[in-house]
Amino acid sequence: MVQPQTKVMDETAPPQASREGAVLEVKGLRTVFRQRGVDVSVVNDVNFDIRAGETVALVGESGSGKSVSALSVMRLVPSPKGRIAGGQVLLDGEDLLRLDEPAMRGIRGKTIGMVFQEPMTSLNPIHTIGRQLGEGLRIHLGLTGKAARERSIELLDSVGIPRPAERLHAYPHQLSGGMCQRVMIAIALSCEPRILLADEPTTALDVTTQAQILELMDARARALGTATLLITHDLGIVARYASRVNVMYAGRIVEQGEARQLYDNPRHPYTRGLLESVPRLDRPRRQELPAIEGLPPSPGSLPQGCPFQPRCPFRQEICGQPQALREISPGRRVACIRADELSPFDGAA
Ligand SMILES: Nc1ncnc2c1ncn2[C@@H]1O[C@H](COP(=O)(O)OP(=O)(O)OP(=O)(O)O)[C@@H](O)[C@H]1O
Repeated sequence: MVQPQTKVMDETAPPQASREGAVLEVKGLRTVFRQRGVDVSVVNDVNFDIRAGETVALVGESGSGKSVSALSVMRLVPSPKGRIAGGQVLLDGEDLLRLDEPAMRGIRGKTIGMVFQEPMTSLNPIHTIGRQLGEGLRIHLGLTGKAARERSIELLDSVGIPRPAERLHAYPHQLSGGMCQRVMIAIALSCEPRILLADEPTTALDVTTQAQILELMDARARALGTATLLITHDLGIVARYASRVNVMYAGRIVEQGEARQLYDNPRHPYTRGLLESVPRLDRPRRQELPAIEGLPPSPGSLPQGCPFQPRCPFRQEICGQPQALREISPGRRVACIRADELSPFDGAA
């Protein structure tokens, strides 16, 4: 069970203005876990933002820090082992890292909605769907009785659940995985949040249901003007739903930009490797799928300089020095010294 982190960040830090139009702005986020008596950064100097109604993706291999970034936004990093060690999480310009725990409880589920990978485990098996939907409506909107019931029916209807009035009495095990994820989306969006955090929302579902759920989530979030952070390792999903992409590697963002540009012309060798390893119908059948050699480093023993350099086919001596994320064109940032030298890419998604 994830325990909320209660530590309030540095009280003396001055508030900073939010980027224009951004609902969520994450700046210089650093989150650490204590391992054998030492703080190890698993999210390191992460910066990204999301505008109203926009979907922004966080992609990368397992262990790259995607989920911990989302937990940090919600201030749900498991404490005391983990803690947010620096940065800002600005929601409409207000830094969530400076709020106390009661204030955060008022934000989670109301201003920030969440959808996770496993709908069956995210829903409470011993309570009806109606009770679980009604809880947020009561706590955050003060709705009870008939008003809560009517709103719950509307919400279930809005996520395409047939016979919504009957479903209020159902328990999670009486619904399919896809239906449970629809309920989770209804709960997550019940208070019309400013932000939706969707962490691998369809990984546990079959492909047809995945598409339906993603279409639904996208349509509902757009209709409400909710800013969505979509965490996934599925680059096909990213291409379809995200307008901007952040590629994470070993706790850092190594490339960010508009989805189309990034797919057409990846400038970081890691992004390129990820895109090349996506199966494509136009490749000859017998041709081996290119894979990125080696394994990602563990956060406790990162290589010197660029963390990708031991696996990088474009590595040079200079890559042993730290590589900052630098802007190569408006909105496009890459943490690679050789970003301008990579030859044109022949597309992937
Ligand atoms: N509770 C924890 N205690 C210690 N280390 C943790 C904990 N949770 C995550 N980590 C470490 O933080 C790093 C980032 O993990 P995270 O779950 O964010 O990765 P991810 O990119 O979301 O991967 P996945 O796609 O597998 O979910 C990993 O090295 C992981 O081992």
